[in-house]
Formats: sequence, structure tokens, C-alpha cells
Amino acid sequence: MVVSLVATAFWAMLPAYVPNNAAVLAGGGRPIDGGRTWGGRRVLGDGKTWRGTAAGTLAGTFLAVVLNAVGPAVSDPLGVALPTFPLAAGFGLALGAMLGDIGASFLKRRSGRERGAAFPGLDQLDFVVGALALAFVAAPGWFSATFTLPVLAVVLVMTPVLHVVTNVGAYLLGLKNEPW
Ligand SMILES: CC(C)=CCC/C(C)=C/CC/C(C)=C/CC/C(C)=C/COC[C@@H](COP(=O)(O)O)OC/C=C(\C)CC/C=C(\C)CC/C=C(\C)CCC=C(C)C
Ligand SMILES: Nc1ccn([C@@H]2O[C@H](COP(=O)(O)OP(=O)(O)OP(=O)(O)O)[C@@H](O)[C@H]2O)c(=O)n1
Ligand SMILES: [Mg+2]
Repeated sequence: MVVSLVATAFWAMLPAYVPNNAAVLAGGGRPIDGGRTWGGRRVLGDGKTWRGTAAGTLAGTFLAVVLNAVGPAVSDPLGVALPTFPLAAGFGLALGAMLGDIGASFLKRRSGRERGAAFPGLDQLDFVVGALALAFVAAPGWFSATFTLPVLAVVLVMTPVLHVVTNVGAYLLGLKNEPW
């Protein structure tokens, strides 16, 4: 039961997890806010770029297609019916994750935090909220069947742990400037 819930939650969230990884690896270039300020502070900052957002959205959507292909080979040995992703759901999870992260940067700048500053709690869950919201809008039937309340509870507990571990790993590998 617990294995099934964790496996389902992790699998269903993978198209939302990988976009931010891809943005770190492929990001940079022109900032989305074009350097504009609001109230004396950048609207988003140099950490949110068109290239990173596009790379993240493509990576997450592509991963959903790959997961659909390999799902049966993973489901059988695990004994868990892992979800498959309609294209709209994969795209919604991926773009939503990027939009959640962008929304968090907007809030960070409004609260006086410079680029790269930590915002505990928000940093760990911004992309989850964005991904789930857009997946719900893009594929409501699939969302309700996949993200049951127990699965959502596992996502909310598991994601911050994964986020901390992944970010510390990326920092130690020199891929990120901050370990959060
Ligand atoms: C995108 C491609 C092509 C490859 C990604 C490679 C990779 C390691 C994927 C892991 C996917 C995954 C399951 C991640 C965990 C879930 C999660 C919450 C991810 C959020 O990612 C955050 C991201 C940016 O954070 P921010 O924008 O919110 O601040 O973190 C940075 C990640 C990277 C730069 C990707 C590469 C990271 C590493 C190589 C770190 C190595 C990871 C470890 C040593 C531990 C990994 C452990 C687990 C359990 C995943
Ligand atoms: N939409 C995005 C998201 C991330 N990145 C890249 O990934 C890095 C790390 O992402 P993140 O930690 O989310 O950004 P920060 O630079 O810490 O900025 P902020 O304080 O606004 O979160 C960014 O610096 C940027 O190079 C990007 O190019 N485009
Ligand atoms: Mg950051």
C-alpha cells in the first residue's frame, strides 16, 4: 500500500520534477522580465529566463512521453499500476512547474529577497502548486483519477525532502550557486 502510493506519487510528479533540473542545466540568456523593475526591484530577476523555461517545459513534456513508453516494464515488476500521461497532462505538469517557480521569484522580489535568496517552504513547493494547478486545468479527469487525496499527501511530504537532497547534490556538483 505505502510502496504503491509512493511509487504512484513519484511517477506522476516526474514530469513536474525534471523541468527545474533542466532549467538549471540549460538556463541563462535573456531574462523573462527583460530587466524591468517594479517598486525599485526586478519583476522576476535574472534567474528566470526564456531559455530555461522553454528547456524545462520541453524536458518535462518529453519525459512524460518516455514514461508512457517504459511504464508497463516498470509497473509489472513493482506490481503497481503506474499512471500514464495524456499529452495535455504532461505538458500541464511541466509548464505548471516552471510557472510555479516563476511565481515564487515574483513573490521573492516583492518581499525584498535578492536573486538566489532562500524562501524556505516556498522554494520546496512552488513548482508543485503550479504543476498540480495547471495539470488540473489541462486534464481534469486524469488529474482526479491520478492525484487522489492519499497520493497528494505523499507528494506534499516527499517533494520537500527530494528537493533538499537534489539541490544539495547539485550544489556539491557545482551545478547550482546555492544549496537550496
Ligand atoms: C533534466 C535532466 C536531463 C536530467 C536531470 C537529472 C536528475 C538528477 C534528475 C532527478 C529528477 C528528480 C527525481 C528530482 C527530485 C525531485 C525534485 C524535487 C526536483 C526539483 O529540482 C530542483 C532543481 C532546481 O531547484 P529550484 O529551481 O527549485 O531551486 O534542482 C537542481 C537539479 C539539477 C541541477 C539537476 C541535476 C542534479 C543533480 C545531478 C544532483 C544529483 C542528485 C543527487 C545526488 C541526489 C538525487 C536524489 C534523488 C532522490 C532524486
Ligand atoms: N525559468 C528558469 C528557472 C531557472 N533558470 C536557471 O536556473 C538557475 C537556478 O534556478 P533558481 O534557483 O530557480 O533561480 P535563482 O537564480 O535562485 O533565482 P530566484 O531567487 O528568482 O529563485 C537560475 O539562476 C537560472 O540560471 C532559468 O534560466 N530559467
Ligand atoms: Mg534559487
